[in-house]
Amino acid sequence: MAGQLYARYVPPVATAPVAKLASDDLATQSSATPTSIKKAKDKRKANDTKAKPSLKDEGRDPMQDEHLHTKRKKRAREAEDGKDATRKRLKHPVAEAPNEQQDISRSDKFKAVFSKFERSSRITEAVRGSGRVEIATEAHTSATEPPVELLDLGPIPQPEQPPEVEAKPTFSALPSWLADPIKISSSARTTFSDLHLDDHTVKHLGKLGYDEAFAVQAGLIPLISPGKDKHMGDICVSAATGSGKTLAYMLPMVESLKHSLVTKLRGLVIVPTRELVTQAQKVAEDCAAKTGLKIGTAVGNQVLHDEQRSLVRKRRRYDPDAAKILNDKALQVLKSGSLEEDELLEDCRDMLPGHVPIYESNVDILICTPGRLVDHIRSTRGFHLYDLKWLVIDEADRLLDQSFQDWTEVLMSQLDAQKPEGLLSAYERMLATLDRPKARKDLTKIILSATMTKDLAKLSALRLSRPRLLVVGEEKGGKGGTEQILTDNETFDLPKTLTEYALSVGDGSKKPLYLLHLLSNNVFVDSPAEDQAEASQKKPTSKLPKDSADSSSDEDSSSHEAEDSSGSDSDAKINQHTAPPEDPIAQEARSRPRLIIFTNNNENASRLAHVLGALDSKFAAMTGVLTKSSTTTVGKKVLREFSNGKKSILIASDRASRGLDVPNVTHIINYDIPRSVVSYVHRIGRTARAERSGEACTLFTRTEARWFWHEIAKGSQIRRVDKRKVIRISINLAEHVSDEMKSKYVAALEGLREAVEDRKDVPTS
Ligand SMILES: Nc1ncnc2c1ncn2[C@@H]1O[C@H](COP(=O)(O)OP(=O)(O)OP(=O)(O)O)[C@@H](O)[C@H]1O
Repeated sequence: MAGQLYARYVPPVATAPVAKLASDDLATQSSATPTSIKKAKDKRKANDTKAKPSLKDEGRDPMQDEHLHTKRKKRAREAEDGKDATRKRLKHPVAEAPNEQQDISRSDKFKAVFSKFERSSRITEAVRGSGRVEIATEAHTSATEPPVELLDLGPIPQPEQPPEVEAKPTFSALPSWLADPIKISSSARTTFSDLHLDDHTVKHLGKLGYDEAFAVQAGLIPLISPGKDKHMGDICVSAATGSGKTLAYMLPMVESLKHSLVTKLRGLVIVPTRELVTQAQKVAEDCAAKTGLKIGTAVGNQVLHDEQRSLVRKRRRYDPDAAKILNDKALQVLKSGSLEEDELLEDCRDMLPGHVPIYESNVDILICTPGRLVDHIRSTRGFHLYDLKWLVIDEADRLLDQSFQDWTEVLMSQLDAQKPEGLLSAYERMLATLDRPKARKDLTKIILSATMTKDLAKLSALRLSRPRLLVVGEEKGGKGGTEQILTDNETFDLPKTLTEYALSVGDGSKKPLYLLHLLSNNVFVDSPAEDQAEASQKKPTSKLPKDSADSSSDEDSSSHEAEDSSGSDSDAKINQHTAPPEDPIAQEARSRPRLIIFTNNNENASRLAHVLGALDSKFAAMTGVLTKSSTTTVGKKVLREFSNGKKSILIASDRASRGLDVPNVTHIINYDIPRSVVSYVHRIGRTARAERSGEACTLFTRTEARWFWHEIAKGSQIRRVDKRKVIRISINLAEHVSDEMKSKYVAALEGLREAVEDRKDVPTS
């Protein structure tokens, strides 16, 4: 029965030929005559007889054969019935028509389904083959195509997705002043006289060795000095380490204040560490020489009372009315026994009758750490910021990360406070009587860093007014271009005179030996000082091993974070411009290679110094250690010796990574990999300052390699001049380290272990 063939689901590929066969069969049978049918029957009989094997021949069970025979007969009968049915249908076509139409429509349906399969198969083939998808037309999918073999169920082939176009936002998430900064090329130079500084100042700068203005000075000074380019608002500055930011803000501040007749606190500079207070003080004194301006400092190491007296002086004024009010108040306090108003009693204690105390600032410019500033705001009688004209926050990103004592909040509310009537000048009193909206305070805020943050949440704490951002950086595509590569992300420029190296130290277990090899063969190329006198006769040279260098990268995994904070005293900066004349030996000592080795914590610094000294006693004599745990006196001494060349090596924690300006530091070695990109930028920024050349080498272990190459060497956060690469160097320890040195190393480690276990003090300098 042909109809039954379509009554159940049969996969299209299989059914198509069957359907064709069935219709062929129909065609054949429609032209058959009774005679031909009989002939066919006879033929089949003959075949059956022929096919029937002789029982004798085969020797099989007659019962089984009989059963087989019956089965064949039954099948033949069934076939005959089928043909009869076909014949009947042919005789009565109308009666059978609905069934037949149904069959034909089903056949069409299967053909359609089949053609769909064929199409999708061709698309799959096309996607797999050329990757291109060609959609065939209906006509093309006709029966001319060979039948497609259907496979198991699998994922339906999908057309290849068009490549995603990298969307570049047409807007910036930053406010316009951050997204569209004032740009200046780091190679820009100008004379100080072109910056409209007076002749006396220009001459004075010349004497200090500042012949022309660096880019940041050329960019910032006009923006904050009187003149047509002055910006009436606050300024943020982003410029590389060692680019001269300190002079850039100090000079205009001193220039604007030097004509003041009365000493008032008008300039406030906030920096994160005591070392930087000392450095900035030096620059301020250089600039303010012979101007009569008084520079003061406030850092945590002094006795607060002494510092208070140095900042504010107390005087008497005859004013009977005011004296009566003050005395009445003091009496109330005495009666109530309250100690909160103790200062009021203090005020009256040494006053003559009819007199009141008045407080005056002893300084025009104060340079301080934020913690100490808060101390003075809260507890120094007569200390106020009502007259402030300049607020400078250097290393701003670091300071804004520190929230101790709520220093920004305390400072800002002090700046916003209204000046008490008693402190108003005659002019201010007159203005106060006028019914006018309050004029903006004449205060300029200058916020600076080599790693300036664009974090609005942090910057908003400074309540900037009409701010602009000044960026000093490399030009896009080298010199001549004007547009800088700026993104919404924070990106930092490195000094263009810096060369960077990276040294793989395997698993790190032999790091001291790698360091020793670097020091002996690449930094102190001639043998390191046997003693300082002998070394002073030699002319040192220093270059990292460019012969063994290549700039390939190497990657594995790892990452770290955050810098440690610091704070201690030291007269860090030895300003080359104002240093007294030196004897030749001291001069030579200064010209020797000088390097800072950075570790990630105090312990590593102390231990490294111990091992290095044990490996080679010559290095013990040349090395100083500066960590957070160094006392103020030790820190001062170490920095002084390092600055004047008595010590050539300074092993330091990140305490020394920010702002430290020791001239002629020739090398930086990151013995421990820095914990962040920002930390790396500041550490290596201790060399290659003020356009002098410098080299920095980072030691990385296998696990640190990936982070180093991804984030530091090739990361998008750091911009290098002319896309300069970090040069990879390698040292084959097996070749270079003698057996004697190896056993020394084992002994040094053993000595260190014993020292640590016995809780002996590991020598620190
Ligand atoms: N115009 C100039 N000519 C020559 N030397 C200069 C000039 N301006 C600054 N310098 C010198 O450049 C050095 C670095 O200056 P400074 O300490 O201000 O850098 P900085 O930008 O604040 O660096 P950092 O971000 O690391 O604190 C100092 O030794 C300073 O004396």
